[in-house]
Amino acid sequence: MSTHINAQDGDIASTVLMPGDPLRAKYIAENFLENAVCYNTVRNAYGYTGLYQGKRVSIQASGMGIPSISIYATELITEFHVKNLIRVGTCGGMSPQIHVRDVVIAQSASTDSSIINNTFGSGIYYAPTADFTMLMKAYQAAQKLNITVKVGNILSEDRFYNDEMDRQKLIDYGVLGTEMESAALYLLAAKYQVKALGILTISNHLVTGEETTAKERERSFNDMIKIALDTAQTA
Ligand SMILES: O=P(O)(O)O[C@H]1O[C@H](CO)[C@@H](O)[C@H]1O
Ligand SMILES: O=c1cc[nH]c(=O)[nH]1
Repeated sequence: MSTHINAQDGDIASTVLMPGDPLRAKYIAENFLENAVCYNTVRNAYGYTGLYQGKRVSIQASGMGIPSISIYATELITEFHVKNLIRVGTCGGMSPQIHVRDVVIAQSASTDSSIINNTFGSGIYYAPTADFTMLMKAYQAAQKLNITVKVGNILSEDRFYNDEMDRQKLIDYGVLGTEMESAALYLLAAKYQVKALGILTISNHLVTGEETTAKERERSFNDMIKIALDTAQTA
């Protein structure tokens, strides 16, 4: 048991999918896992462990933003011996190459968060990066499932509502979209020498104003979840 996760030693698998939304954790457990057991309800940050194609996997809600995912990722790694963390989240499209319902694999995560400076001090602009083998497996899983994915740099922002950023410059430099957690997940994975990857679904587009319907979101979320669970099979 840790401060925010009310589980016993052994309750959590070595590979954990991390959606921001607790109800997405429930949805994944109920629709994709066999024999799923809920191990955490503290703060309604649901955590489940079950079987996917015979392999044990857990789903732990991370909450929104870098402070929240940092709590859950740190406790999963340091208290529950988790070795592989796969974020499954929504993302706002920024690049014109990106459209709603696309699945994006975050190869790297730029950030405006102070976590980099707070970790390394001023003058070092550390680049939070996905685990390459996990990224490769996710890419191959997507190909096998016939799901097109885009791979590249994303932005992990501190603020959801943020009109004070030069987004066009980031787009010009190849940033595909924005979310709020992956940079911290990659930083913590590097710190503790475990593997992490962010797989994201474009839910809206910040430049074009495109939105997804609830039905469309469900279908495209399922693509992202299948890729993540397939990746978990060999993680
Ligand atoms: O859909 P999730 O995983 O919560 O991710 C995105 O959605 C939330 C904002 O609405 C932030 O957490 C952002 O990163
Ligand atoms: O952080 C996020 C996530 C989804 N869509 C956005 O616009 N921002």
